Amino acid sequence: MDQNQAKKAVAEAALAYLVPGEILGVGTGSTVNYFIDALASRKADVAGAVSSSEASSARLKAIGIPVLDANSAGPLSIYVDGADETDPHLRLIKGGGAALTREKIVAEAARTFVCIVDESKLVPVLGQFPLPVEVIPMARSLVARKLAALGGEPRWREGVVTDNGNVILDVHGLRIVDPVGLEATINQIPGVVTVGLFARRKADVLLIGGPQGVRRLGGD
Ligand SMILES: O=C[C@H](O)[C@H](O)[C@H](O)COP(=O)(O)O
Repeated sequence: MDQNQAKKAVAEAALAYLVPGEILGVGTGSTVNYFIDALASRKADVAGAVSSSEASSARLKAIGIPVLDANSAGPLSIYVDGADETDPHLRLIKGGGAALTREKIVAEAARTFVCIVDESKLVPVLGQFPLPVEVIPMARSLVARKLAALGGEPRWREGVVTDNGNVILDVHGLRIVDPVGLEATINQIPGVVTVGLFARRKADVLLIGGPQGVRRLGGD
């Protein structure tokens, strides 16, 4: 099984968590794209979706799934999304596709966060993947200095503007031994919209695709 087959396998496995007749949350990225493709076969069970990006909204609409405003949808049954990195405790780094803020909002609204990854994303300690931070443009330099003071090496993702009109700093060189603490610390820097650490609201179920098939962590 190659990496794309692993992504497809976990995406299809996530269909088991659908709650018929309820609204679900849908994330962003190449793994979720496989999930949206798979969702086409279960359209009748989906009352609608709240999406974490313009890209996923377009993909959902293309298969005929109504995309709803988060403000009118209320609590969501499940949230299905990928990750850039996960540790064995289901804490995540997300935002490689710059969708982290909306992803955090939709994850928070969901009863169950089902995270789908291929096994290359699983690490013992988070931080090998540069940590994305969404920042209000006028605060970019200030926030970069604060992130450097925390021991990271922030790099501006030039040319990228988020769906919310902000910029992204990717923080290299972190070894994140206290993800909950670091998430809170970075979120408190003025000008930070969101840090792509999902540690306080982590995944509830992690589906990992690899050569042996799909295995699950959490959800017991
Ligand atoms: O901003 C993007 C998201 O956090 C994605 O879920 C993450 O980058 C994983 O994407 P992919 O499934 O393409 O590896």
